[in-house]
Amino acid sequence: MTASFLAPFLEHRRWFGGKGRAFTVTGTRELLRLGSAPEVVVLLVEVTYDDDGDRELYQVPLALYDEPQERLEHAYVGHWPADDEAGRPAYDAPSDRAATAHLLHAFGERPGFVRLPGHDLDLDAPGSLFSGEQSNSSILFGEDSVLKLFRKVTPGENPDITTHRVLTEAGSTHVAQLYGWIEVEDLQLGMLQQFLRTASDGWDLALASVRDLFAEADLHAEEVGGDFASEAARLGTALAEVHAQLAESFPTSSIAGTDLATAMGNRLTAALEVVPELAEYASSAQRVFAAVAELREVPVQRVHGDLHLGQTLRTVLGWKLVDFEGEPAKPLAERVLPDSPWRDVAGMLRSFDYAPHAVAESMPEEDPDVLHQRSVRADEWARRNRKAFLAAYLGGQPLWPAARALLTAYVVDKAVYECIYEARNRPTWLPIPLAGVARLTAGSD
Ligand SMILES: Nc1ncnc2c1ncn2[C@@H]1O[C@H](COP(=O)(O)OP(=O)(O)O)[C@@H](O)[C@H]1O
Ligand SMILES: O=P(O)(O)O[C@H]1O[C@H](CO)[C@@H](O[C@H]2O[C@H](CO)[C@@H](O)[C@H](O)[C@H]2O)[C@H](O)[C@H]1O
Repeated sequence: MTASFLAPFLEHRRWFGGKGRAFTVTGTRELLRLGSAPEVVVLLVEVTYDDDGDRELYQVPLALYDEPQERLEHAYVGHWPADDEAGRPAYDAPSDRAATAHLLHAFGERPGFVRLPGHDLDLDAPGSLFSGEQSNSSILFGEDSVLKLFRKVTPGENPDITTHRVLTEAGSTHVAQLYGWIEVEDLQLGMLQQFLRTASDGWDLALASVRDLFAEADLHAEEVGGDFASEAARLGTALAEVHAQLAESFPTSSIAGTDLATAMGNRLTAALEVVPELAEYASSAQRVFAAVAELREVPVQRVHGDLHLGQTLRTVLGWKLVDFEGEPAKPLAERVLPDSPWRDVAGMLRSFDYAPHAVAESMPEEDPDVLHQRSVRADEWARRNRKAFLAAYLGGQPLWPAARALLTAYVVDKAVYECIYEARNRPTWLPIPLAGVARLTAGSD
C-alpha cells in the first residue's frame, strides 16, 4: 500500500537522506500498532531513487485519531490507511505527547521493547520532541529518559545501540547510560537512554569560547576567561578512555595500509566530482595518502566514526560522547566495520578548526585589519585546542611516526568529506573545509 502524501512529507524532513534527489515511495508496511486514542501506527516506508534505483527504508510513526486535531495541525501528515475511505487523520507521532506516551508505556509490557536492568524507568514522564536539526527524532521524557527513533533504518545491528550497550555494561562514564531499545523483526527502530540533564553541547561551548577571544582583540587564547584548552584536554582523555574500552569489548584486527590509502584516494576522486575546487590540492592530498600505503598493518577496532564537537556534551560529571551511528551517508554495513581510532581523533581536530572559522563566518567585517587580526586569533585558537586535545589523548606520549602519517591522512580525508557535506548542505560554509584542505596539504597545519 503506498500513499501520495508520504513523498512530500519525507522530502521536507531534515532526517530524510534523499533531499534534492528524485525518488518514488515504492512500498509501505505497518510494523507496529500501539494503544488507542490515538492509535500509534509505525510504518516502514520504502523509497527508490529514480537515478540509480537505490532503495532506502524510513521509519514513519503516525498518531491516528478519529477526528482532526486542531492542536496538532502543524504535525498533520495525511489520512491513513490511504486507500481506504475509513482512513483516519494521521499526525507525526513524535510531535504528539499522547502518542509518545504509548511508546514509553510499551517499554513496560510489550515484546520488542527491550529494557536493560539497573534503571527504574519513569513510565509516566511526559514526552516532548527535541527541537533542532537532527538526523533522527529524539523524544525527551520528563527529566528521566530520551527515546531516539531512528528514521533511516537498515536491517541488522544499529551501532548506536550496540556501542552504547557495551559501554553502559562496562560502566563507562563517557556515555549516557543505555536503558533499552525497540526491535521489530530484524529492524532496530529506537534507543532509550539516560537524559543528561546538565549537558551543554560541546560545539556551543567552543563557539562561546571563540566569541570571547574575538571580543578581546589584544589578548591571546590562553589569556581570555573563556579559554577552552582545559576542556579540550578533558575531551582528549575521555576519547582515549572510550577507545580503550571499545578495543577491549569489540573484536580488533588490522587492515593493510595500501587498502586504507586506496580507499582514501577513491573518496578524494569521488569528491572531485562534487567539489571541483578540490582539484588544486588533489596531488598533495594523494601524497599524504601515499604515506599510509607504506604502513604494512593498521590496527582497527570499533570507533565512533563521525566524531565532532557537536557529538560531545559537557555535564557536571564530565564529557559524554553521543551518536555512535557513524557517518550518516555511509551504508550501515560499512559503518559497523572496525576502523582506526585516528579517524575519531581526526574528526575532533577538524572540529577545532571549524569552530573559530564558523564564528568568523557569522561576523561580517570589511576592515582588513580586523579581518587579519581575527584570522590570526582563529588559527591560534584552533592550534591551541588541537594541541591540548591531542596531548591529553596521547596521555603524554609523543606521536610516533606511523601514527603521525595515519592521523594526517585521516584529517585530510575528513576535510575532503566535509567539503562534500558542506557543498550539499551548507554551501556558504564550503570555504571552511576547503581552506582546511589547502593548509593541510601545504603542510602548514
Ligand atoms: N542522552 C542525552 N541527554 C541529553 N541530550 C542529548 C542526549 N543524547 C543526545 N542529546 C542531544 O540531542 C542531540 C541529538 O542527538 P544525536 O544522538 O546526535 O541525534 P541524531 O542522530 O538525531 O543527530 C545532541 O546533539 C545532543 O545535544
Ligand atoms: O552530526 P551528524 O552526524 O549529522 O554529522 C554531519 O553533520 C555535521 C554538522 O552538523 C558535520 O560536521 C561538520 O560541521 C560541524 C559544525 O557544524 C563541525 O564541528 C564538524 O567538525 C564538521 O565535520 C559532520 O561532518 C556530518 O557528518
